[in-house]
Amino acid sequence: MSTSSTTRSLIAASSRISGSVGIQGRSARILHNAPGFTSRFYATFPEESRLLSQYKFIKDPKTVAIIGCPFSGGQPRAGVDQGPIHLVEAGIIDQVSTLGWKTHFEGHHQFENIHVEHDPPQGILKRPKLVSAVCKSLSEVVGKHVHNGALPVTLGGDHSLAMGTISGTLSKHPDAVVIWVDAHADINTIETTPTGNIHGMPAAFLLGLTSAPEFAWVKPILKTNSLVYIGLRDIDPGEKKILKQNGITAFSMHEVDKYGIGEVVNRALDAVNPYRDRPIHLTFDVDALDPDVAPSTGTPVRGGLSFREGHYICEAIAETGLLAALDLMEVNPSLMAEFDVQKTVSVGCSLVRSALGETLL
Ligand SMILES: NC(=[NH2+])NCCC[C@H](N)C(=O)O
Ligand SMILES: [Mn+2]
Ligand SMILES: [Mn+2]
Repeated sequence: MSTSSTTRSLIAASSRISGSVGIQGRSARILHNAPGFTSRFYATFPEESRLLSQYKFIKDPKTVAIIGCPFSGGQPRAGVDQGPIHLVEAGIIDQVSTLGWKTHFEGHHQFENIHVEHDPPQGILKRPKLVSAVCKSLSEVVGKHVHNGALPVTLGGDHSLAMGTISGTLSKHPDAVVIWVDAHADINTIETTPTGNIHGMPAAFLLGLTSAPEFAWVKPILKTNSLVYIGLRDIDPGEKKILKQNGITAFSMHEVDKYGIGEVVNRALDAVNPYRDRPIHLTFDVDALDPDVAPSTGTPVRGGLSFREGHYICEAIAETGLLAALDLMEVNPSLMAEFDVQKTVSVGCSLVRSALGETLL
């Protein structure tokens, strides 16, 4: 069988997955990566429940709720809505189960009740009603899972969705900190945005630095000292000012080069979580990675995190035991040739596994 037909049949088989998927057999040996990529074999460890018990904010039985969010309204490029579909087709749900998590997946979020008839730009803001309605609905779903003691993993979709996910996490854990891994700061206000694309603005709404009538539901309960960035390298002039004026801690690629990723993650945690006692919401934009590692994304920027640096961040956060929610955003499978798409989807899956303890010993 040729590689591509194998891939297609795997995709066909896994696309039928829906409903809850329970803990898988303990001795499974599963090839997670798409054909053509480094083959890594994983065995689940006998002490898997001890490993998962490190996640302090997650109740037993340790459950991950996977929320597929096929949404692209926060930016202009079609295709980012297919990101979660590809991640699920690549087997992310079984992979998480294999790590010992009880895995809950009810199919992709359909935004069934969301009907936006007429959504003209409001000033510079593009599709404000749609983005707002989708994020509000997502915040309720994420909030429900966090309240139930599960760990929500939201698969985007564009990064405007972070308004929903982070609002959901904060509804249960108002003291949660946000670690934002991204090439971009996504902190433009209505005054500073050069594009009007809301995926470049979610942090500003969450911090209450900007507002619009459509987004009145977003409670500005994120504090500037509870947000830290890693990976920045493409920040608009207005965003730079906002970061400075508000004293928001940010580690750009310059600091990653200078201090190394280990030191950067330590400093990031020291900045927002010095006693290592607050829940962590990790929002990971795949464009934080170098385009060589994750090419299939809407706003790629050269000079990004290496494969290992990206994974190290996830592993180090897993190690704290404080992870309360995770987002993986901006995988856009329509932008590149199949090889690059597979590469991006595959790295997306492995970042999620790392944050869920794959390499914890
Ligand atoms: N989530 C993202 N990929 N954001 C890119 C934002 C790009 C630019 N700063 C803007 O405001 O439009
Ligand atoms: Mn980005
Ligand atoms: Mn982003």
